[in-house]
Amino acid sequence: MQDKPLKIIADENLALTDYFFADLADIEYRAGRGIQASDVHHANALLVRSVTKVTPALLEGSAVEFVGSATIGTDHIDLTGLAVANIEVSHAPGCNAQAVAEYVVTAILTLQPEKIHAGRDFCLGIVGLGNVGSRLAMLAQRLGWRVIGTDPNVQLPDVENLNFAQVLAQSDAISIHVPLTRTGIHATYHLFNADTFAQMKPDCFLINSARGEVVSEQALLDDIAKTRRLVVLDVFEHEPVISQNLLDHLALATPHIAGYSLEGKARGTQMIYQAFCQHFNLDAPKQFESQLADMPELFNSDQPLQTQLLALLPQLYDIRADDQALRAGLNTEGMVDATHFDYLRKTYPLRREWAAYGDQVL
Ligand SMILES: NC(=O)c1ccc[n+]([C@@H]2O[C@H](COP(=O)([O-])OP(=O)(O)OC[C@H]3O[C@@H](n4cnc5c(N)ncnc54)[C@H](O)[C@@H]3O)[C@@H](O)[C@H]2O)c1
Ligand SMILES: O=C(O)[C@H](O)[C@H](O)COP(=O)(O)O
Repeated sequence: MQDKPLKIIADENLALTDYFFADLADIEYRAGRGIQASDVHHANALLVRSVTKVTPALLEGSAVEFVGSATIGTDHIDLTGLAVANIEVSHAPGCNAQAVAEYVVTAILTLQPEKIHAGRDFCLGIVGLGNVGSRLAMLAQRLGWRVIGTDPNVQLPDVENLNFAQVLAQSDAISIHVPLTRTGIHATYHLFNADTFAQMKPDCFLINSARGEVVSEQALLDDIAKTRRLVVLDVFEHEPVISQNLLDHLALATPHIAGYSLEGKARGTQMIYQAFCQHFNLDAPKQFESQLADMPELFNSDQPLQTQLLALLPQLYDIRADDQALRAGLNTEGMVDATHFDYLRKTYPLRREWAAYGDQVL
């Protein structure tokens, strides 16, 4: 048997880790939130998702020279500190963007199915027009909605590119797709606060599937008390802990699974596999698509997408089931704790992206 000179410590919630890495290295799995310096000491590479805080202190004195995060977000990684320590970091931009776009559309149509026929009378505002925001814009435009958006760095050709205040004032629903940043003129920490809520229409939906700390939880609760607006959260300021008070005020709440499609997770692992192979000078011939089952053709080109999507939604993604599973974990102290939150994520039945059921969707 061939020697396996490399050693990997991997978050147990990565998808297809064995498929991509088992013939390249010895792999030890850990719960991502609990990975410690003693776990990584003899490893050459660390493969994580968003729940592992990766700092120079975690890796100090270890053999780790490559960190791969199979996620879009990188706010859990001290990028500057690892660069100084000469440790390569790779992540997976865009890997689950389609899943998040589908999550947002599902949330809107679950709460207000009549919006499917609203056409341009329904105005979706997108804050952050990167990989996720642009995918969402495309899907919303296919449904005939008016799409407005704001991004200091991106202008999309088929979207009304406005400033933040205009998006706040004009939208019937706002979906947030910015990274969590704490410094700089476009910092997003508490981007949604009492002042911004006051600029939104009182009946404007809010959907946050970016990062919890982009929305001030206290300001959100104060605002809902006044406006009764519909709010959907997939991410939480105090994640993984959620208070009953917050849950009671949310129209839908899910445990940070907006990006949890099979394709999104598998694509994320593949992207860090490719970077790993490049770093260690190995061939990278594997493709995640070979591991996915064919799904029945549900969409067809004969009927308008709107009609088909509304009819198929219960089969494609039952977001209410995710909401109910989260609320079922409320404990006697009036909170959902990390154990329940992480259990739901670990056992999550990964959704298939809609294109698996017919490529008419996008
Ligand atoms: N809930 C989930 O499962 C899930 C899944 C994927 C991504 N995410 C989160 O969503 C974020 C966005 O993902 P993405 O793939 O679109 O990232 P991206 O980097 O492709 O795009 C983010 C965009 O936000 C813009 N931006 C930055 N600050 C802004 C501000 N103040 N106002 C408006 N726009 C601003 C940037 O210019 C960029 O174009 C990720 O950073 C991640 O934190 C969550
Ligand atoms: O940034 C992302 O890609 C997502 O937020 C991420 O995928 C969430 O899932 P986790 O990494 O925590 O499993």
